[in-house]
Amino acid sequence: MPEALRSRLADCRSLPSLPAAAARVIAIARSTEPRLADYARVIEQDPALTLRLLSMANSAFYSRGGNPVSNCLDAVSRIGLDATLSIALSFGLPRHRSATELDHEYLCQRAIIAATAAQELAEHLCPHEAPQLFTTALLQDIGILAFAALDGEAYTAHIPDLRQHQRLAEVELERYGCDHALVGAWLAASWGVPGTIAKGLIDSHGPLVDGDARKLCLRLSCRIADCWLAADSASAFSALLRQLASLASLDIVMLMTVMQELQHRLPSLARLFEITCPPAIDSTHLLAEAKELLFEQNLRMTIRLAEQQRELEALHASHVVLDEQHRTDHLTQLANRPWLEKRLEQHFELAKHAHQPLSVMFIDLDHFKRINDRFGHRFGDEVLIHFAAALSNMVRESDVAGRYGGEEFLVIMPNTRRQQAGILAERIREYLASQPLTQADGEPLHVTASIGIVDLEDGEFESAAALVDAADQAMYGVKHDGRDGVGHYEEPEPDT
Ligand SMILES: Nc1nc2c(ncn2[C@@H]2O[C@H](COP(=O)(O)OP(=O)(O)OP(=O)(O)O)[C@@H](O)[C@H]2O)c(=O)[nH]1
Repeated sequence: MPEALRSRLADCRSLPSLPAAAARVIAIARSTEPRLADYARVIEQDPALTLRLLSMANSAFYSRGGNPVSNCLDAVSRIGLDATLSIALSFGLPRHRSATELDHEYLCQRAIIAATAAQELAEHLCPHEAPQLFTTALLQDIGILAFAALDGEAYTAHIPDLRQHQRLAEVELERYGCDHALVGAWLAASWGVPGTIAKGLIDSHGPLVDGDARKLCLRLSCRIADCWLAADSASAFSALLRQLASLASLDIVMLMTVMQELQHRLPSLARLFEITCPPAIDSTHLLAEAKELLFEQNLRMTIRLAEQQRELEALHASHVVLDEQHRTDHLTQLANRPWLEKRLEQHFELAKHAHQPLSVMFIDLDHFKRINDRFGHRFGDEVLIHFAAALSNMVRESDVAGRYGGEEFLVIMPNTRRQQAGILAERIREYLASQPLTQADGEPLHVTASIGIVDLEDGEFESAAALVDAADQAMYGVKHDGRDGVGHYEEPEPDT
């Protein structure tokens, strides 16, 4: 708050003030362990406050068919500490039109509607805050009273109609550097009301957003009050309902329950707070609007859900494609080296742990450099593609065939012993011997391969990588012996 305004308010002698009994009630509320008996003792000394408290305790809302209470202690016990505080604080609200021509009746009606709405909303959204939100909403416009006391007609003449609450706050901000919410919090603090209530007054004006139930109850409560008291309340409510449709935490059905409860409670509350009962709203019309809105909201939700489902499916599909790309060798479409290594590690661990067979085959195409040199690299690529396709047709579903690098291929064969692996290797050789992989210069092009095989039982292998090295070693044995053949890994003879 601007310093100049703060000192003017501090010096202002005509600010709304509290009767002594109400001030003492607040002092008890601020004490560390407020007790019912302390409240009752203070209130008993003030006849007007006592009367107000007794009528509140015996109202239909609080008595709920119980025996009438006739003393302060019973009344405070029945209505609770927060409601007692609200009653005491409501004495700070002036009841009659003063010379400043501020429409106090309107302000009081607005305060009562907002307070009741805040409490009812809180019962659904944050029940333990409900009693205190009543008091906070009740006091949310005391800053207007403070401005009016400070500047009299200079304030009232410059502000718009009180019904244009948003505009009112903007004009105050331009003129004084802060709005009545802040001034109200200052005044509440100077009365000594508990800090949470004073802070709530600052929070009471602002946009309606999800996320903070307490703020939402407060901010919505004054909008409900504005609509209730608007000249054309039906269209004011329908505009508000449309605005609320975007809030996820607000259930329109719940809001309608709140409105009905408000309609029910307002006459008795108006009597208690000594104001003219606010006019009833057209709840049939409101319900019809709400139903329509609910339908639209459901429709929008269904459309949104369908969109989300589609987005999810598209995301899943692109994830599958990405995952596939991540694992696949882009030239041959077989598993790539990182994926082969990962799968081999898994099979290696599983086979070791479960004592199951596992064999690995290392295939290296022979004299591949010559093919590249003679027919070009692109032609060589084609040969690799054809070989890969043939290989993937020959292996079992449970095998993993992949391109290890250049013209080298690896086949992981779970549950396969060296002899079965050897049969597959021979089948590959026979295929290459009988089927040309492609045509070169109009002639069929035959390719041969050197194949090394290792069985997990062939040695003491510490890792999957050791198994690949062993298969590679077996393949080199074949290369060394003249290529186009199959070799099995032999554990080296121990040095003697
Ligand atoms: N076209 C093509 N060639 C590749 C690819 N990757 C590696 N090569 C070639 O494969 C050839 C491998 O040559 P070497 O390692 O000498 O082996 P090799 O000619 O098959 O001879 P041996 O293995 O001893 O039978 C090289 O010419 C590489 O350029 C590839 O993706 N496409």
